[in-house]
Amino acid sequence: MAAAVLELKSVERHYVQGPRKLTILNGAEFTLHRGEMVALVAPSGTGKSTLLHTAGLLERPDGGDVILSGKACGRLSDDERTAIRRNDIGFVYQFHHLLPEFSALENIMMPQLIRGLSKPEAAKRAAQLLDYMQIGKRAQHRPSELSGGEQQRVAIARAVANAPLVLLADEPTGNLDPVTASYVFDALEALVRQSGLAALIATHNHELAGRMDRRVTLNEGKVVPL
Ligand SMILES: Nc1ncnc2c1ncn2[C@@H]1O[C@H](COP(=O)(O)OP(=O)(O)OP(=O)(O)O)[C@@H](O)[C@H]1O
Repeated sequence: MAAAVLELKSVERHYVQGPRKLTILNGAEFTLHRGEMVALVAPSGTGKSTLLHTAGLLERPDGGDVILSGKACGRLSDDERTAIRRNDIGFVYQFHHLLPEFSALENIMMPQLIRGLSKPEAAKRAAQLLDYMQIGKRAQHRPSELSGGEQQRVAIARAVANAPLVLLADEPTGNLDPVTASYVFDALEALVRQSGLAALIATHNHELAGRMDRRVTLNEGKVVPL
């Protein structure tokens, strides 16, 4: 079995909504191994985004911990989690969240520049990723000049620009028609397989979920096989 890159250990997550306390994650346990693609398929409102945000160190668990490559990270300070997130975690959302005033190439360069790479190094890797995603010709276009599928390809390239350990995606094709969704997923899958990344991908699309290595769902705050 490949090494564990992401582990959730007894993760608790609660929200207070007015007088009510909602328990969203209730002792959630989950392990993602190197090279693995796992689909997270669960009804709306059951906590998929909460799980991804906690796993991705955007939110702090109220109990338990998140372990990245053997290091306990979930309970670290905001600054420490941000630093780890920058290097080790890539995120893709349903809507691309690209910076509108920058080109596709510049959007992919951005996380690398924040990390401290030089402009030529960042541009070289960004161009390679755009080629890999088969949109090399769109490098100089701004997000508003790209189709929905192209925007998501750029968002995926940006998420992996710093060669993270883990790719987390929240409905990455949820805003696309089925044919475009399938093509974008092809590109995402090829990238994950080729790089040996580990990916946890929330999706309502059962066809795409069927192409991943395994499927999990959420049941009463716990991660269970589907
Ligand atoms: N910051 C918050 N404060 C209070 N409640 C929240 C907060 N974030 C999420 N919730 C609640 O937690 C529950 C789970 O939300 P979450 O977004 O994780 O679900 P989801 O499965 O991703 O849903 P969807 O598929 O619709 O995106 C929902 O009932 C939501 O209202």
